[in-house]
Amino acid sequence: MAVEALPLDPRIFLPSLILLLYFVHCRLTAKRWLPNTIPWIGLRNGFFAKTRACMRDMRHGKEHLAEGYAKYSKHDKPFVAPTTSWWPEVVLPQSSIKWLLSQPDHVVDLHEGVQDALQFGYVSPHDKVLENPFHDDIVRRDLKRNLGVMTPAVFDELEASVDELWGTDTENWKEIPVYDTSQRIIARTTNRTFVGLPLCRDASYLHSATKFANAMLLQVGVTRFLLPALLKPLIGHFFAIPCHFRDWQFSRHLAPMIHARLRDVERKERDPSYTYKEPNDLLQWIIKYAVTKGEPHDRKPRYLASRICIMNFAALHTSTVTTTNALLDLAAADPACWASIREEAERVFRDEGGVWTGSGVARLARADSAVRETLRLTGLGGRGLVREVVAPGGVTLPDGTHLPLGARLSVPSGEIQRDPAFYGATANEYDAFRFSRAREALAERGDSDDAPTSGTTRREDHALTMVTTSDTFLTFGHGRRACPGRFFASHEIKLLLAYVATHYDVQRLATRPPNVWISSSCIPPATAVLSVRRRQPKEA
Ligand code: HEM
Repeated sequence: MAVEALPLDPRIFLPSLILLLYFVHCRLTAKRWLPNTIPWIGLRNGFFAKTRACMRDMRHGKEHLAEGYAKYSKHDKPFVAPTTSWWPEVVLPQSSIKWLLSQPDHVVDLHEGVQDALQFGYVSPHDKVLENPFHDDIVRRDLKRNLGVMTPAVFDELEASVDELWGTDTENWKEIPVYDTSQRIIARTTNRTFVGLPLCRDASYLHSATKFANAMLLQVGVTRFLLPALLKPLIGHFFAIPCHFRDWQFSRHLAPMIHARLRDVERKERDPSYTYKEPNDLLQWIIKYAVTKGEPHDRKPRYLASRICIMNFAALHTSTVTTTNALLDLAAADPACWASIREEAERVFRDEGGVWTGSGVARLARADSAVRETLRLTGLGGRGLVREVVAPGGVTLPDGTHLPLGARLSVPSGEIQRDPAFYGATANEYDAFRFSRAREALAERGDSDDAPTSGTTRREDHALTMVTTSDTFLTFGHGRRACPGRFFASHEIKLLLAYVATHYDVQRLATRPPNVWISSSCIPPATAVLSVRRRQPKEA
């Protein structure tokens, strides 16, 4: 028999040996083998059934979750979902959310999950900065507290960027790429509150911020989803080169501002009588914290820039996707929806004396409801509350199943948010004012947003706003780790809708261009366009 036909042929033998060693390595180093008692979804008969299910998840992630939800979650049982990261996830039923959120961070952690999900280990110095993410608390506390003060600046930036990108021609319709223009508007407006004028309008700075976010998503795609674990330490850094490059560009733009501000803050720290014109933005709050409460290395300009870069990453993609989805949903809905948002925006603007204020934005119940409905129906994807078991001894689920250290947990947020059991017979339909009808009814009863209300009605009303998370509304997460930037995101996107409604006509879309599902991520169509035309200014 010819020797070439035997598997000892080096062309077959070597790849087989590498594959074998790889599987042995995975077996030996795995810290997250899940108990066989939890059923898998998406399995088909044959060899490597679980590996093939993970590969199929790229195209069938949504169906996998729908199947698991119907078969197991609805019966209060967990299931294992294959994922494209080759790291199967235990998807808990809705009834276990309370249990999941009650676990302390040293048992079940969000950051471990995020660190891995974003492969931050390959994008230094962000991994160091994330060891003490004090910027999260600054967003949670200072950004939220300053929303009212910052409203005129946010509006100014929205107005300037929408006018520039959507045009001001009142005669002719203009086709605008929704995703692209939303990304630019969000990047400018968000950075107005992060670093202020004039940097928030610097095209090159914004380019590096958005390109960093895109490079991160690409890096995650390759390193997390395609590279086998054994090869990650060897070539993971190679695929992170575009992120390093964008990050370097980003830091270079910020460096002069950081140096100047550091000098002022440090001098003020040494000499309280020193006075200077202090900016009021995220960068300033971060520098002040680093100087007054941080470790010496927190003052490094490179680290300070890294925190702003990470915040851009957290804010830009999420808010752009939400804005794009909200605009497409409204454009495909009954035009009466735009008219209704317009009527409310004009009324509130008039009542507030012709300027946008924090309390005015808080009264935009219809815009708020339309965005909440988009977040409910489309969100960012199918899974939420992604956590990792970090307790060395693992954790025991409410049904008694024990999960090892390193196991990944989540909940089927997309399915929960489209379940008629929680949202009625129209759960799968877009209903822009699903949440504001009740709010407006409360207001009509006399319990308006701006008037003091009884405890009960205030709570009822609050339960229906965009930022209120619950165990049936999970797009911002839920519990103590819920997105700290959601108050800002809500403010920004509502104001944008109010501005668009009052200043533009948007041609109705015959059908809503469908989003694309990649694994469990739901991505709006990048090429969708809207036809818009500036409205004639109203007679004074
Ligand atoms: C519509 C826009 C947004 C959506 C849908 C969104 C969604 C989320 C989600 C799902 C989480 C994880 C929560 C959990 O698993 O419990 C999160 C975390 C986070 N988000 Fe957002 N986000 C948005 C906008 C923003 C903005 C504008 C900022 C910053 C200004 C921001 C900053 C953060 C930060 C810092 C975390 C990590 C919190 C922690 O580690 O405790 N997000 N966001």
